[in-house]
Amino acid sequence: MPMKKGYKALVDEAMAQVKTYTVEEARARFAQPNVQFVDVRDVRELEREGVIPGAFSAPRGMIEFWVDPDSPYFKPVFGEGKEYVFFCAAGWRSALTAKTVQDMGLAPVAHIEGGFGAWKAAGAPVAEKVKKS
Ligand SMILES: O=S(=O)([O-])[S-]
Repeated sequence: MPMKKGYKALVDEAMAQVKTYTVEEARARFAQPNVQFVDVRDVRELEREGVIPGAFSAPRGMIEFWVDPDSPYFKPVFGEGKEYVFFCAAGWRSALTAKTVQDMGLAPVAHIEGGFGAWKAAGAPVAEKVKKS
């Protein structure tokens, strides 16, 4: 069955509407006090691939509920008035996420082209995920 709107159309639409940083542009914002990196990958990916130090882990499945102050699941990190820079593994989920939260009113937001894979390949800072005991 053909999709009414496939993943590619969704990603392209999101890309056209959100700010996309190259790894170099994102790296220039890394560890800035007014910038919060947000990792939307799931926990298994973090354990397998590593993390960007200081990034807040917000699995994509929860994002609408975590950014909305009216939600019982709101996470205060999203109320700190920072620039929120989303990333995933390769840049598709983060584009969709950035579009969704931008539509919800979170601002300013952006995402990283190529995601964690491109970040790591560029030699940018990564760390092992610390497992909860
Ligand atoms: O992380 S992803 O871009 O492969 S959806």
